[in-house]
Amino acid sequence: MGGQVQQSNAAATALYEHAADSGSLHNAGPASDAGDAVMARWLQSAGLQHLASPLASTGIDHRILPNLMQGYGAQSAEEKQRVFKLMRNLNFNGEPVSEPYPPTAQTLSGVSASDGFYSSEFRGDFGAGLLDLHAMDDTELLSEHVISETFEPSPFMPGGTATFEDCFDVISSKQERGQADPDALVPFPINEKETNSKENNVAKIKVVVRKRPLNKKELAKKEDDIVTVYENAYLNVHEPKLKVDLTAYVEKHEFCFDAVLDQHVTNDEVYRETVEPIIPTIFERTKATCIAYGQTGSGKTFTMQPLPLRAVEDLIRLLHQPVYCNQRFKLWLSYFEIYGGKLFDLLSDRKKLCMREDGRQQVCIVGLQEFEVSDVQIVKEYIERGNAARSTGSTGANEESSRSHAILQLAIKKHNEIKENKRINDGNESKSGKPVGKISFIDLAGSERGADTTDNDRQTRIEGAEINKSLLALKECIRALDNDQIHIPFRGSKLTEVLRDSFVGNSKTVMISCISPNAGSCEHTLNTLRYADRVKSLSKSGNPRKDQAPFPQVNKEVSSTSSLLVSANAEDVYDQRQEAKAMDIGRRFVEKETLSYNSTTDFDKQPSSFSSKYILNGREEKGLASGIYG
Ligand SMILES: Nc1ncnc2c1ncn2[C@@H]1O[C@H](COP(=O)(O)OP(=O)(O)OP(=O)(O)O)[C@@H](O)[C@H]1O
Repeated sequence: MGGQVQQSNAAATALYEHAADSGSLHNAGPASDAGDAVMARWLQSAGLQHLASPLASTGIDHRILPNLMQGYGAQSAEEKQRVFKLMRNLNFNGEPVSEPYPPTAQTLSGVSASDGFYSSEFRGDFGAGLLDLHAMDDTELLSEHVISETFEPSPFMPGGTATFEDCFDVISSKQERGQADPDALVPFPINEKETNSKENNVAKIKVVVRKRPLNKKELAKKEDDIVTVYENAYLNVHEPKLKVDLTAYVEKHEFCFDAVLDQHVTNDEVYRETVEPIIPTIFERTKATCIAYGQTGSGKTFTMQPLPLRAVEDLIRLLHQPVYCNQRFKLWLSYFEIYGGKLFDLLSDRKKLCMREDGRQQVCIVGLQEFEVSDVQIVKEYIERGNAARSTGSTGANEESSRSHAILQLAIKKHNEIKENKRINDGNESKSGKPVGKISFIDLAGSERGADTTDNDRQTRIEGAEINKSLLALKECIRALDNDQIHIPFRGSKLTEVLRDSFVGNSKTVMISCISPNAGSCEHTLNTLRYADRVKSLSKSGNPRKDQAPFPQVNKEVSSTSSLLVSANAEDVYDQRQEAKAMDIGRRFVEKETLSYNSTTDFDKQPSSFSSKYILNGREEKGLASGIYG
């Protein structure tokens, strides 16, 4: 059969070549003798030579091809199938198909011209059972149908010349004609670029790293700054190490995140990079969370404290817009801490609070005081009052170290007719107002405290164990959420229980990982960055920057793997990565610069390279320091 079809194709091609020359295809006039001969051969190839004569007399014009089926002798089902295939071959091989079909009732109502071929008119002509569809190759029939379908180019297709107005006309005219148009429900892309950039800014999980400057103590000890930030998204950690023969060397670790902010970045810029893009979404039922994470003394509190103030400024400004004013939205503030697995209200003399879940699994902190706020100054006072009530202690790295997780919440609620601007949350929504959206600012306790549980008194060890537990639980929840797991282990700690409703549904999370730049904090810094990297790589959006990594100049003593990467063009990066991976398979991808370690080395001045560890593996291979970070 296959051979027969091929023959038919050849014959049909010959027929077209001839017919095009003679003009018979276009004129449907009498075919030449040569044309008859070709036609006869062509029909013969399909075993239909007895049909040659009437066809020859009419010429090959696909408009009359159905006549072949109808009245020129093709009677048996088998014959009709053969004719059908020949006709289809004509469609495949020849241009005449593009010649307009005389409009049928269907083509006038928007069905493609060639659909006329399958119109009831023709189906009626062919008669029931004329085409035994089961005997035909379904895919052939299907492809024929698809090919013959007229194609109306999409106004949104790249390369299309349609203008905005054209697109609008297409849509509106279809609507006017009352046609069911599924596209009509799709929002019109007014400015795609703008939409995309907005969406990027408010990714579901955003991970930002902030490096603080060396402090006085570190400067006095002449500690090195081992963290280099470049292009606001990448950073190198130069880890001082010793070989077994006591030769000093530096191991370089490279990371990239949604943003990396160096020691010169102000709190204002931190706000713009982290919280500002989320603010408008809070009016759209988003529960946002901004978490500061990092070692003690790395700048979590320093970073976190100004953020709610700036957020309140923007929220109040938005609340004054008529659209929200008219809906009588109000801003409410609460501030509490989780210390030793218990909740305390920082704005109500550290009153102990308890947490409940309502029937809709909404978290309610019973007894928590909420204050309606409408001006930044008042918010500042509340924050100061809350900070003063916070559990702090002294650590080697920070004289006023936070020993608790502090949670400041700003909630937009629909106003209810009650006089007082302060109230105690009893979980009664009808009294407290319907929540629209909220943002929680969480200043976590120092992350290494969980690991350091041996060097302190009993109380500190209990604190450490609790912090450890909550950070582990937080990581597990983020992991579970990103894997779309049905069971999210919120109950793993008080912190995650409190955050439960901030993580499910319409949520946005910004994690600010704070790092200390001094050599003495290297291990903690790496752990913080690995934790952050994990959070980011777990997120669905992943870390697109990793794939766009720039490859700055490299030191002379880099491995062959890295040199490969250095010369890369953007397009070649992926291939080279794969190549390098193959070359180095089975080997640890750790780039070692065999510099003799000099305590006065200025790492900021060193040319930096991108660590093969991250490029090649996408993730650290090295064992993670503790469960918290894993
Ligand atoms: N980016 C920065 N610029 C200037 N100073 C900073 C910066 N970050 C932190 N500091 C200073 O470093 C010290 C420690 O910061 P902070 O208290 O915010 O650390 P922390 O991470 O909250 O510590 P802990 O977990 O122990 O509470 C503070 O004196 C703070 O002023």
